[in-house]
Amino acid sequence: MLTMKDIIREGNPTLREVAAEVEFPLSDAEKKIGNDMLEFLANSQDPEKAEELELRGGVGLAAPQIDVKKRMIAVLVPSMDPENPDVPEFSGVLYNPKIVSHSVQDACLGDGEGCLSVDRDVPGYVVRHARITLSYQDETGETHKVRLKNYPAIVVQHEIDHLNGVMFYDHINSKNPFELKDGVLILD
Ligand SMILES: O=CN(O)C[C@@H](CC1CCCC1)C(=O)N1NCCC[C@H]1C(=O)Nc1ccccn1
Ligand code: NI
Repeated sequence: MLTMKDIIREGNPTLREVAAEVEFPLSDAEKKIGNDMLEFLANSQDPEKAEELELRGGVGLAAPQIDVKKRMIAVLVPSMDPENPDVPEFSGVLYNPKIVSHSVQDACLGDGEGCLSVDRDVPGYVVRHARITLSYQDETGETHKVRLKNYPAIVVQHEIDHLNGVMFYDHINSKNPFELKDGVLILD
C-alpha cells in the first residue's frame, strides 16, 4: 500500500510535467494505482492507520504525486454533515478528469492550501472557480458529468492542476498573497 515515501516532493521534475490521458480498457496496473491512491486517502483520514503508517491526512491525490504521469486522481472529501459523518461528500478514482465549464465566480479556502508534495507552508489565497462542471471516466471507462461547488470543487481543481504540472502556490499573488478581488468567495 502507498505511504508517504511513495509521494514525490517539489523539485522532482514530474510535478512540473503534463500527464498523459489514460486509454481504455485500463490495464490491471492502472486499476491498482487508482485503488491504491484512494486507499491511501482513506488510511490517511483514519487516526489509527495514519499514526501507524505516519501519513499526513489527505483529501486528494494525483498520480503524478506518486511519479505516475497519467491523468488519474483520487478524491476523498469527508462529510461536512455531522448527521451523516460516514458519507463522504465526494469520493472516487477519476480518470481523464476535465473541467468542461465553470462559474464566473471564484472561491478560495480561507486557510489557504497545502500539498502533500510540498514540505513547507506557503501562505496566501489560492483563487479557483467557485463551481465547476466536471467530466471524468470511471474505471470501466464510463463517462460521468457532475457539478461541484465549494470544498469538493476546490479539491478537484487542486488535483487537476497536478495533471498539468501546476502547483497551488502558482496561483498565489506574490505581491500580496492575501489580496482578493471583489466577489471572490472565501470558504472556511
Ligand atoms: O494533491 C493533493 N494533495 O497535495 C493533498 C492535499 C489536497 C488539498 C489541499 C487543498 C485542497 C486539496 C491535502 O489533502 N492536504 N494538503 C496538505 C496537508 C493537508 C492536507 C489536507 O487538506 N488534509 C485534510 C483536509 C481536510 C480533512 C482531512 N484532511
Ligand atoms: Ni497537491
